[in-house]
Amino acid sequence: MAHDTFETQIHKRCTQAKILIVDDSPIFIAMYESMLSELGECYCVGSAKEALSLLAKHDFDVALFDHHLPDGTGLRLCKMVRRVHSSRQLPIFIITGSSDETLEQKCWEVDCSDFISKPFHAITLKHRVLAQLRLKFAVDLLQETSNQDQLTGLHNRRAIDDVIQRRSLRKGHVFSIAILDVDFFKKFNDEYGHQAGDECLVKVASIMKSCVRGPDKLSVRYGGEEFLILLPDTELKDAIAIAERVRSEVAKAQIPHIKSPMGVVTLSAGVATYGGDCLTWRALLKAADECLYQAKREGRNRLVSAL
Ligand SMILES: Nc1nc2c(ncn2[C@@H]2O[C@H](COP(=O)(O)OP(=O)(O)OP(=O)(O)O)[C@@H](O)[C@H]2O)c(=O)[nH]1
Repeated sequence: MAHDTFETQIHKRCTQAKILIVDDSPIFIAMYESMLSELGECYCVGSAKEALSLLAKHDFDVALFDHHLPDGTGLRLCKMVRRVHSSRQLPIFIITGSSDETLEQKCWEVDCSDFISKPFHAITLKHRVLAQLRLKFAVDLLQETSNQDQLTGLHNRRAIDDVIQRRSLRKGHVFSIAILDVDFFKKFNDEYGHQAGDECLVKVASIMKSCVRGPDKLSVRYGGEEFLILLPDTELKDAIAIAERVRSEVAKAQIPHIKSPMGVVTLSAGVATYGGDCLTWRALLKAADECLYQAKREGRNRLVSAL
C-alpha cells in the first residue's frame, strides 16, 4: 500500500482540524465559523470558563480567543492554557478590537502564536490560521515518525523516553514492563532469508498491537528481534496476563520455523514491576531482562516474571 507523502498528510490534517473559538458575540462566532469551515470543525463557546472545560476534554489543533470575554480576557486565558496544558502544541490566536497599543506586546509575552487586530479580512484570518496549522501538523508528524519503528510501525526506543518523562516512576505508582524476544531468530533468518525475517517481525508486531490496547500502554521495537511493552498503572499480574497473551498468540499464529524445536516462531518473555528492588528505570529494565534470559535458559517459548 502506498503511503501518503508528508505534504499530503499535512494537507489532509489541515481539512480536519479541531478549532476552538472563544467569543461572546454570536455574530463574530458565525463569521469565524464561515471563514474557517474548510479547515475543519469549529467548537464555539462564549466564555473563558467554557473554553477551559472544553480544553480539558479535547485536543484542539488551534484556538482563537477574543480578547474581551465576559469572565476575563483572551490574554489571561492564553496565559492559563500555556500553564495548565504546557505540554500541548496548541497555536493560540488572540483577536481584539482594542486600540490599546501595549496589548499586542503583552500577548506575545504570554506566548500567543498570533495576534490579530479587528477589522481584518476573511482571507487574512483563514491563511494565518492555516499557516499555524501547517506548522503544528508538520511538528506532530515529525514527532510521530521520529518515535516510530519504520519496519513494524511500533514505537521505537526514542518513544520510551517520552513515556518515562511523562509518567516518571514515583512511589505509589505502579509501572510494569515486559521484554519479549523472538526465539532462534538467527536460525530463522539463516533458513528463510532476511526478507522473510522482516516479514516475521511485522507479523509479531501486529499480534502485539492487537493484544496491547489502551492509550498509555506502549508496544516498542526495542532492538532487532526484541520488543518491549510499557505498562503504566499495571500490576504485575495484569502485565503477566498481557505478555502471556502476546506469547501464546504468536505461537498460535503457527509461523513455520523448522530450525526451532517448537517448529513454529515463538517468543520468550520477561516481566517486572516497579517497586521492591526496582526503583529506577534501569533497575526495572535489568530485572525484566534477567527474567527474559531465565526464560531462554529454561527452554524458550515461556514467560518468567520477577517476584
Ligand atoms: N530479518 C531481520 N533480522 C534481524 C533484524 N534485526 C536483527 N536481526 C537478526 O536477529 C538475529 C538475532 O540473533 P540472536 O541475538 O543470536 O538471537 P536468536 O537467534 O533469536 O537466539 P535466542 O534469542 O537465544 O533464541 C540476528 O541474526 C540478527 O541479524 C531485522 O530487522 N530483520
